Amino acid sequence: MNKEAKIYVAGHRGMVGSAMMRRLQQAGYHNLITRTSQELDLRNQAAVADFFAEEKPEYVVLAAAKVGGIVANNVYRADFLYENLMIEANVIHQSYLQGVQKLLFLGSSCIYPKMAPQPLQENALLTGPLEETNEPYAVAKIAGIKLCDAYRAQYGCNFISAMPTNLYGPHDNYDLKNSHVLPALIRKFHEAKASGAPEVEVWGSGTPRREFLHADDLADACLWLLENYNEQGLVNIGTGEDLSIRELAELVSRTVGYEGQIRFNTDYPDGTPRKLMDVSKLAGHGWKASIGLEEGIAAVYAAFQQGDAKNSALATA
Ligand SMILES: NC(=O)C1=CN([C@@H]2O[C@H](COP(=O)(O)OP(=O)(O)OC[C@H]3O[C@@H](n4cnc5c(N)ncnc54)[C@H](OP(=O)(O)O)[C@@H]3O)[C@@H](O)[C@H]2O)C=CC1
Ligand SMILES: C[C@H]1O[C@H](OP(=O)(O)OP(=O)(O)OC[C@H]2O[C@@H](n3cnc4c(=O)[nH]c(N)nc43)[C@H](O)[C@@H]2O)[C@@H](O)[C@@H](O)C1=O
Repeated sequence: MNKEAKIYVAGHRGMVGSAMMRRLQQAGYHNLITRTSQELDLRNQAAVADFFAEEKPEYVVLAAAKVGGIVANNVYRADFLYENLMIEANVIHQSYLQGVQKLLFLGSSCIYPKMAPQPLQENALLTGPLEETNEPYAVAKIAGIKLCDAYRAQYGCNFISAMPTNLYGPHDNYDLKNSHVLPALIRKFHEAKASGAPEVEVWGSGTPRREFLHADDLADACLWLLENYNEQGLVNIGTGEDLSIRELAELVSRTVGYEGQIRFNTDYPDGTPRKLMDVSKLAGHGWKASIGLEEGIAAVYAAFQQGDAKNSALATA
């Protein structure tokens, strides 16, 4: 990829988009195009068509999406399905019409069946029922993968799909209701320590297992894919290691220096029992994650204390 290449990073203010901006700039790419959702609503077909016709980007990183944790996915089911379908369809179709050289679509590990064999291999896609709480989001993400594959098959477009595991990093969403587990736990333990609360509520049973990848590692893998990978189908991105939510809560509690109790509230859903990525495809090309979980959590907690907290707009959407 030419360092002068004109690259549109959709969702550049988000956790993943901002990590992509940092990584691309670090690698010497400087012709980066961005629009906030206020400037360009990617659900709007006509606006997206005008933008692509005017800017004619050569590369597209599609990191704009309606994103949230287990409760947000379950509550805003229509929004997660509709908005993600519209964003993907508009961006992918206009990328085809305007001759984009390469597009990277970001999916998620929740596209795999709830009870798929672990670790999750790319070929587990569409082999069984999805997990109920995030089925609408997963269906939209599967449509995105299939759009990339279909435009490649019918029109020869070089559109690729990456499936990240659960992510964390700078500019995460720390909203207590709508966020993912890691930022939620950081905020809960931090606030409990500050107020002297005797216990912290953790949702579910604590037994589900999750894998966590730092957004900077994800961006590094995505840059590698943009520069080197041109094949049909999806590519998992993760660390290849997981832990239980109980272990995660204990780790966050230690990091924050909280000395009270942890209470599990099983009125909240557990979601998928386990989501561990098989990362052998990317490992076979020599890529692996470099930021350890303890180190990564310590870094985001330090940033959180400096004010790196963004609340979700989902509740008012
Ligand atoms: N976070 C995670 O754990 C995981 C995320 N992913 C995927 O990574 C990608 C990025 O996620 P993440 O960075 O966490 O999400 P964020 O919520 O941090 O960022 C999403 C970005 O999308 C933009 N956006 C949302 N709706 C629109 C719209 N209608 N028009 C234009 N822009 C819009 C927002 O732009 P603005 O700020 O301008 O409003 C926002 O910056 C998504 O595809 C997600 O599915 C995959 C696996 C795990
Ligand atoms: C990335 C992925 O994210 C979503 O799936 P998820 O992995 O289930 O997401 P989560 O991070 O919200 O929860 C992980 C686990 O943690 C438990 N948990 C405990 N305490 C809190 C808590 O305080 N907040 C949250 N959110 N979860 C908690 C929670 O009950 C669950 O067992 C998808 O909808 C989909 O969007 C997707 O692709």
